[in-house]
This record gives sequence, structure tokens and C-alpha cells, in this order.
Amino acid sequence: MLLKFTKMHGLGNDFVVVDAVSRKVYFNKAQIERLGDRNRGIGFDQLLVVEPPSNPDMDFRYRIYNCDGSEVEHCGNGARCFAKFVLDRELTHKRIIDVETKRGQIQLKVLDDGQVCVDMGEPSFVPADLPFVAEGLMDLYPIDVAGETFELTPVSVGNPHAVIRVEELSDAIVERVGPIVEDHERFPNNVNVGFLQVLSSDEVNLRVYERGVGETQACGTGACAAVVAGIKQGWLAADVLVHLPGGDLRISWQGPGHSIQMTGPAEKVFEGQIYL
Ligand SMILES: N[C@@H](CCC[C@H](N)C(=O)O)C(=O)O
Repeated sequence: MLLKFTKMHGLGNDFVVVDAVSRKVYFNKAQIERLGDRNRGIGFDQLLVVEPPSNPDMDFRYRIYNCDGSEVEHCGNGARCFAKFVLDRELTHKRIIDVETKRGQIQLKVLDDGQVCVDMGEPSFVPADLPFVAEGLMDLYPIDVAGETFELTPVSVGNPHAVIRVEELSDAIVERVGPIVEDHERFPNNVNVGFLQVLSSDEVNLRVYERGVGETQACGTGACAAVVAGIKQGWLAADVLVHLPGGDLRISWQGPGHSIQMTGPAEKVFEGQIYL
């Protein structure tokens, strides 16, 4: 089968986006891994498959797969690219779009300047929601990483994140600690690992070692998780500019009972076709 796709990115976190509204398309794990291979396929961090909704109150459903073939609940940069994709392809003319994901329902607003604001839903700090193995509730949870102890904040924003505050953001810490925490026995479903450097109460640097991918240039859910963790710990204010290696995201959260708002860009790179 000849598969038509669009290559997109949100701050360098790159996607292959497929229209499964106009034509039914199914992928198995091996196909996703092959398409995601940067040497032998197209290459992407995540594959986004846009489908008709199962709930008639929603506009679309979209599925998200990491390049290792695992299906995931939520993707912040992907959500913004999804919104640009359905408008560009005239699958909708709405600028406020309601979408079903594995995480639940989310709402996207396409702003006049082309940026997309996503209502990312409410976070949870309850360890069982990630899941994260812990005895009771704590502010910061110590975790052993190859004989060294790190303190982390576990956060679910639909998908699981571990946020570790660091004084300096070095390649060494991301490359050494990231893969060990991602696959740590206390995270039975694995975890995305964010390394957060607080610059001031409203500005941070962040690098994310993503579950099922490795370090990416940006992670939207990672930015949300890092900011809400920082707010919970008293390090950050309600509205924060997040500098990621691929560019900036604006994240705001008014506290428990409120959704996280994420605003940032989405770019189309090219269209192509490939035999599946
Ligand atoms: N890049 C994404 C997150 C994609 C999913 C993640 N790797 C997971 O396994 O949960 C984003 O922008 O949020």
C-alpha cells in the first residue's frame, strides 16, 4: 500500500502525520518501527494518526505512537501539529477543535498568529496514576540511579513524567541518568524524564529524555509536567517560559482543579509517500 504522509515538527520534536479520516489506515508495531527508522524509513519521534471520532461530540480522534512502536496517551507538540494538519488539509475549518486521545478529550485553539494553544487537562501527582511505586505521598521522592540518589517529582499529565531539578543542564546527566530512570523498576510502564533548571520563578531551561524515543529537541507534555512540578514545589509562578533545545513554550497552570495551558508553534516540513 502506498502511504501518503506529512512530515511536521513542533520545536524540532518531529512527526509523521497520516490522514486516516479520508482513507482507513492501520499500522502494526513492526511497520511503525520501520517508518520511524531515520536511516531505512522516514524517521520521526512520533507517528500521529488522525481518525474520525468515536464520540459524535468530538471533531476527531488521533492516535500517537513513539518511534519504538509503543502507543502513548498524550503528546503536547503533536497536538499542535495535529491542529495545523487538519486545518491545512481542510478536514475542518474550525479554529477551536475538540479531540479524543488515549488520554481523554482535549481542546485546541488555533490563534491568529498561527500558534496553537492546547488545554492539556489536569495533572496528577498521585504515584499510582503514572504508575510510580512509592510508599505513601511525599513532596520529593528519592530514587536510586546506579548508586547515586536523585530527588524527583512524579507527574501524570495523561502520560507519565519524572521531573528532576538540576543546577546545571549537562549532556552527561541527560545521557547517563535519562535512560536509567526511563526504565527504572519503580516505573512499571516506563517514564519520560525531564531535567529542569530553574532560572527564575517564570523562566526555566528543560531537557527531556522521552520514553520510547530518547532525548528529543522538545517535549510538550514534558514542559507541562516540569512547570506544574515546579509550581507544586514552590519554585515557579503560574505562568512560565520554558526554553527547550528546539525553542520555547509558554505554559500556565492556576493550580489544583485547573487545566494546564500550553502555547507554541507547529510547522509543516514536507509531504511524501512511501510503500508500507
Ligand atoms: N513528544 C511528546 C511526548 C510523546 C510521548 C512520550 N514519548 C511518551 O512515551 O509518553 C510531547 O510533545 O509531549
